[in-house]
Amino acid sequence: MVRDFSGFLPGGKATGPGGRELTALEALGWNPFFAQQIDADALVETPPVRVLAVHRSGLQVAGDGIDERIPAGIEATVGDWLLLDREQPGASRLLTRKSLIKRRAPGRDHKVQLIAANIDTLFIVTSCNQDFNPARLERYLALAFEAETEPVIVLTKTDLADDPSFYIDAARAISDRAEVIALDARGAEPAQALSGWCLPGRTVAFLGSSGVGKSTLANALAGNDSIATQPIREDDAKGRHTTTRRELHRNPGGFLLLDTPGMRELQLTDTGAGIAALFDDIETLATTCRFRDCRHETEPGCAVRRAMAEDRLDPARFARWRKLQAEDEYNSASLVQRREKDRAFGKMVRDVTKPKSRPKT
Ligand SMILES: Nc1nc2c(ncn2[C@@H]2O[C@H](COP(=O)(O)OP(=O)(O)OP(=O)(O)O)[C@@H](O)[C@H]2O)c(=O)[nH]1
Ligand SMILES: [Zn+2]
Repeated sequence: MVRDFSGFLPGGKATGPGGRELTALEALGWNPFFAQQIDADALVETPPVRVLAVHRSGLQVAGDGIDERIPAGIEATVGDWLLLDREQPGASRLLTRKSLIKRRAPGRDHKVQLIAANIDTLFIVTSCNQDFNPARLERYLALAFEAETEPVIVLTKTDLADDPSFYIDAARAISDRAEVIALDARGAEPAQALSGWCLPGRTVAFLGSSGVGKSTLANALAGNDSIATQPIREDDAKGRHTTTRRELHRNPGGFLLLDTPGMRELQLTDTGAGIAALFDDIETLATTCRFRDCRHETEPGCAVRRAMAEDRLDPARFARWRKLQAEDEYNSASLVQRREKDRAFGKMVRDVTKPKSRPKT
């Protein structure tokens, strides 16, 4: 999906609560959470800018009267806020994030990739058909909780389902911490149904499998289907033409849509806290097992097994909890191992490069 970014050009205006016009920064998502991190002097000396896209050659950033590419080097991702150091852009300060979505990179080294920062609402999209999969929804919810962003489950294609309420009930049963919205993604329904989250200055993103209707939803929210445009060609620092796309877009309604390719094929990474939040009933049960390290297998006095025997806990849900936990343990362990390997490698490099007494020849 390639989107128009003309909303960021001067002239695009949005109004906030009470009809007040948003400042240029507010229109980019600036709010008290970030403002409180800096003092007034810093605001002038190092103006805040938001990362619209990350390219190999640098970060595309925008602020009040600023729209430029700064060199790569800062560990920032789409949606991040930086305090731009004009003399040395590479030394710009990264502001504390309100939320952060990261993932384990595919491939053997399982490196952690930052996907997107400062998303206020994550729309987890699935359809009322064979795409609907409670285990996958749980995985996405755990990821949203871990990222500290607000998840909303959006069920599309209600018009194609015989009984949408089956899917709605199943989605509601997954967590009472995520709202469930069901709709036909085409037409005017999404603008109405999602308006509570798509507010001026707020950042939202869609997550879900291919074909569930993410682009259709985005277009419906934009109020037209002109969102897909040609990639932008611009000159890089060396005057070469490069094709780029911005991944944070301001919609006519004034909210920001973060749309980055990285939001696909997400694996769980260090999501222990997110899993605990999602399965807090099981985790609470587990604290009443007789043994603190109970594996809930054959141990005597296992409260989790007892709950399943007494029909208070769905065995399938228990199985999904164990599977997510195992996946998270595996991924997190491989990260620890990776860190150890990195340390060992660093030491080896130091040992090799340390000045030594030269061997006599
Ligand atoms: N009938 C019906 N069709 C829908 C609905 N939502 C999406 N579609 C159709 O499903 C197809 C896929 O929708 P997209 O919006 O492209 O899906 P996507 O999630 O963006 O897919 P990717 O870009 O591959 O990630 C399109 O033909 C849409 O018109 C819906 O609620 N009802
Ligand atoms: Zn137990």
